[in-house]
Amino acid sequence: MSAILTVTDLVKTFTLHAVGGRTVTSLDGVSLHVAPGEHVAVAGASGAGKSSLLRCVYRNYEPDSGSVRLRVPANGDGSDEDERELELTALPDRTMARLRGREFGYVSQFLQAPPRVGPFDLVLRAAKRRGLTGEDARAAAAHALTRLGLDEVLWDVDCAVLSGGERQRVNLAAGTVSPPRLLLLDEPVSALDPANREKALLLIEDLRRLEVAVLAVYHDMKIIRRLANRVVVIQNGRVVADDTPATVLAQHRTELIDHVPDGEIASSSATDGEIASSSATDGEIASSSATDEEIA
Ligand SMILES: Nc1ncnc2c1ncn2[C@@H]1O[C@H](COP(=O)(O)OP(=O)(O)OP(=O)(O)O)[C@@H](O)[C@H]1O
Repeated sequence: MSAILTVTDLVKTFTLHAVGGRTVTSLDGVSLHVAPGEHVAVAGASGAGKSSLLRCVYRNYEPDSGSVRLRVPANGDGSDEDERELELTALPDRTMARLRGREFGYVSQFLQAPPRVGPFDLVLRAAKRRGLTGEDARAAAAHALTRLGLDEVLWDVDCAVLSGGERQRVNLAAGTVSPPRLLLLDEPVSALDPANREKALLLIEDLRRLEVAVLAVYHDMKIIRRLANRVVVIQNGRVVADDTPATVLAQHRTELIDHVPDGEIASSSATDGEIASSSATDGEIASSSATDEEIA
């Protein structure tokens, strides 16, 4: 099946004015593609460029050069015969905002909710942007939150008071409610306890059955092996592998496992370990990204 997302030669650099104008290259010619129903994991050391890749695709970051093409229905009727490809880097902001709500979603590591909006409302708004209306939208929002185990007493509280794990579940519920054709997930289960993590993983696993294309950053090799059909390894902003999990783990074990905190390397199977995570700060995201809500 042809790709729904095609990224070609993506380059992104940052100029750090606070440190004498030093330049950091976060993406150095990244190319990849994701087809409907595929789950492509992005792996690599901290600072390799994984989140930058997702943010450039979603256009939270503007790439210096390269191309990001998304296949969308020509008339919004979802029929495969009638599709066209859009170059996202060249789209007007308004068109991009519409696409973000409807055709593809981004679940970042951090919940971005407008002030005084509760989880239910937030997920309901996401459902409506994806085309659901009335009772259907309400039922979908309730189902998404229930499935991720968010206690109903929290559905109307201000999102600002939620714990990290609760926020992550609300974020995931909003991203996956009436799922779009392409989902970008940035460490979507990193803050969850084992029971809630399992609920979230089952939900993410289900996306494949729905033919959703997923491009997701994970630090946990167990999760990658469970969910992904392909792994793209990024090193210093470059793709150094793009293959099945088994092949990538066999060939790139050293780079990936080098980042496992000592205690997490299983003595029998090092590939099961987690790669150490160093997350971007809220500040980085807040400064560079708009929520769907803000741009819709
Ligand atoms: N807004 C920004 N301003 C300056 N530098 C940035 C910015 N965003 C990313 N970078 C730099 O780009 C490089 C890649 O960062 P990125 O967040 O993409 O890495 P990552 O692979 O996702 O890391 P992690 O696994 O720790 O989340 C890093 O050196 C980072 O400091």
